[in-house]
This record gives sequence, C-alpha cells and structure tokens, in this order.
Amino acid sequence: MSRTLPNIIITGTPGTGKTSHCELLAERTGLKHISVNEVVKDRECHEGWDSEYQSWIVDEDKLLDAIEDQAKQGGCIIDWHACDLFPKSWIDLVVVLRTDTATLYDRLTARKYPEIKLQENMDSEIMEVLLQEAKDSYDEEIVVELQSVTADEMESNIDRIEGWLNQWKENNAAAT
Ligand SMILES: Nc1ncnc2c1ncn2[C@@H]1O[C@H](COP(=O)(O)OP(=O)(O)OP(=O)(O)O)[C@@H](O)[C@H]1O
Repeated sequence: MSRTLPNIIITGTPGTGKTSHCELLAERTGLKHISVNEVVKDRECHEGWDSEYQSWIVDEDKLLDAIEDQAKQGGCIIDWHACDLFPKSWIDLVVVLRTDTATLYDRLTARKYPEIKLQENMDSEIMEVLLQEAKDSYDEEIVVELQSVTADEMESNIDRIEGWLNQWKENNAAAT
C-alpha cells in the first residue's frame, strides 16, 4: 500500500503524555491527531461504560472500521494506550512514551483515578507493558521509546519525530 504521508502511533501508559505530544506534533506538522478516546465516544465504538474503571469498553472491530479510511490515506497520529490492534500494514512508526514512577503517580493522582485504575496503570508502566506490546506487534526498527517527564523532553521528542517525518517524506518521494 502506498501512502504519501506516514501513520504514527503515539502510545504509552495513561498520563505519560500522549495527548500533549500528539497535539503539539499535529500543530507542527499538519498531520491529523486521531484521539482514539474521542473516536470511541463519538462514533460509539464501545459495548458500554465500565463504572469500576471509569472507561468505555472498546469494541475494537468498530474502532478499526471507524478509522480505516483515514489510516489508509495516511498522515495520521494515532493517540492511544494500546497499539496491538492496528494492522502492521497501516503503521510506519510507533512511539512509546515512558515516565518515571514518581512523576506518573503524581499525574494520575491529580486526575483522581479510582484506586484500581491508578494501581493498574502504575503496574503497567513499571512492567513496561506498552513497550513490550509495541515490540511484539511491530518490527523493532519502527518502535522508539522516548522519555516524557519534562517539557524539554517533550520538545526534543517532537523535534525528533519531525526529523523522522521529513526523512520519511524524502525517502518516499525518492521511491516514487
Ligand atoms: N513531557 C512532559 N512534561 C511535562 N508535563 C507533561 C509531559 N507529558 C505529559 N505531561 C503532563 O501530564 C499530564 C498528562 O498528559 P496527557 O494527558 O498528555 O497524557 P496521556 O498519556 O494522553 O493520558 P491519557 O492516556 O489518559 O489520555 C498533563 O497534565 C500533561 O501536561
């Protein structure tokens, strides 16, 4: 499948900074920010609300149907705390954001998460669940792990992804 623009997943445990990164990256590059949380809610790609976890129970098939056309066109930044459901053929880069435990704890408690959800997310970050999921689901050379603790790190992450995007465009233009 040939796309004139790549698709990028920005993933990581909730609170690591996916939305902040995606918004800034979209502003700088003009790529489309696809907030999966919003798609799930707005397009009703769910099987109801989980009151214990305070989140939607996602219907993955409906979600994939909802974003397929955009993904096939390319130029999407997909923002979600899971990545293994997106077909390999759609994805050109997977960025896994990482945050140290103390910082993540502060960010999640500020959101007043239910205790069970807070603990599960902390465990997930400590056990590197998202990084492993990304490595298991995509070729290792397209998976990049980036620290997201400070604003400076976010800036340099965005610069790095922008650099990668420009290189991708050059390579793709050369290939056509
Ligand atoms: N690199 C960073 N430096 C400073 N603050 C950050 C950084 N990354 C995220 N934050 C802050 O942490 C909080 C959570 O960020 P954000 O909402 O972007 O995370 P998220 O991974 O998208 O969460 P969710 O999965 O729940 O949507 C926000 O208050 C944001 O400003």
